Amino acid sequence: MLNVQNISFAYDNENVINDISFSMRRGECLAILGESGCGKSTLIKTIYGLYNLTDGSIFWGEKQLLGPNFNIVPGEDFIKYVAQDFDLMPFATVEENVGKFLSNFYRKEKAKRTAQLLETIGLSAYAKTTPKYLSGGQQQRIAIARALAKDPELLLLDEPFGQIDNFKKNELRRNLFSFLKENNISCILASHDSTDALSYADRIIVMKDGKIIADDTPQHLYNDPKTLYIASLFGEANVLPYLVDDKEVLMLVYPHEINIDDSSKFKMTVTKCYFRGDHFLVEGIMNDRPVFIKHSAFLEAGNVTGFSLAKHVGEKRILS
Ligand SMILES: Nc1ncnc2c1ncn2[C@@H]1O[C@H](COP(=O)(O)OP(=O)(O)OP(=O)(O)O)[C@@H](O)[C@H]1O
Repeated sequence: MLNVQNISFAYDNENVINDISFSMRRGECLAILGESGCGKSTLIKTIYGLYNLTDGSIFWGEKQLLGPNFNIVPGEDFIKYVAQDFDLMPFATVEENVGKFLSNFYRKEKAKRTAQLLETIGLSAYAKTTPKYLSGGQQQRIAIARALAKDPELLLLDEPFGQIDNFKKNELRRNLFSFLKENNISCILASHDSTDALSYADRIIVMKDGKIIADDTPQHLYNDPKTLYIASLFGEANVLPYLVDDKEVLMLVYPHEINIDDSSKFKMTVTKCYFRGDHFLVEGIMNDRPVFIKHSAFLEAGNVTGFSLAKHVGEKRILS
């Protein structure tokens, strides 16, 4: 139903979307995963028609979806777009936004506090930038309900659950995605949260630097991630040496696929141990290489322990 054909887009000179193609069926739910700044929001906005493509074309069935050069009001009636919504002052800088509620009476304290807050959120380098040039991060439940009111054929969601607490988020996700399936509404969801993608998407597209680097079902992508970048979208992942036919190779493994095993010749020094409710995540180091292991018991930092890979980790996890 949706056909995205070799599209590219640049805000300035450099392509943020770089020759992307994919298609999706009516009623399908597609998740877009990738690190911050890889172009997820921009891709969603180009599909909605907010930008003019520098190359390529987008079709919904027979209908071509066009940018603002062709539509005075961007978007189509049958597509709804729920954007990241910040409620920031668009023409003030990031630091002015952050400092808005701090008193001007204590200027030094205000500057120090603002700098500290920017540091905490990792935006010190953007202190003098205005928010309209930064990527987004907030969604509202009301906006989702409003978008669904007129039964769209395609729903575009950009980080829809970012601001919603866990209890509400789980319930909202279950309700929303069953509503979409029941009503045969196609959905493209840009998300940082791999739970959204693994649990609710029919397919996952992985983006990096404006390109699609993987397009597969959640199960395939999780079980056969190909690169550390892809595996890391699902949590901590390890690249570890392993012996295959007496030859040392590098394997890509998840923390639950490694066992503490003192008889193993592979040893690591424990550096930290995090309580994760039903397990501990043990962090260690082996020849400057970080190792993460899911384990049932707490291990003291400084301990040297052996580990081995679970038997089911197959050769397809060997990195070339
Ligand atoms: N309006 C804009 N003008 C100029 N550059 C922009 C604009 N919006 C985004 N960018 C840049 O384009 C790139 C892709 O941004 P985009 O928001 O699409 O990423 P994202 O993957 O959705 O990020 P996040 O996950 O943090 O929301 C980033 O380098 C960003 O700084």
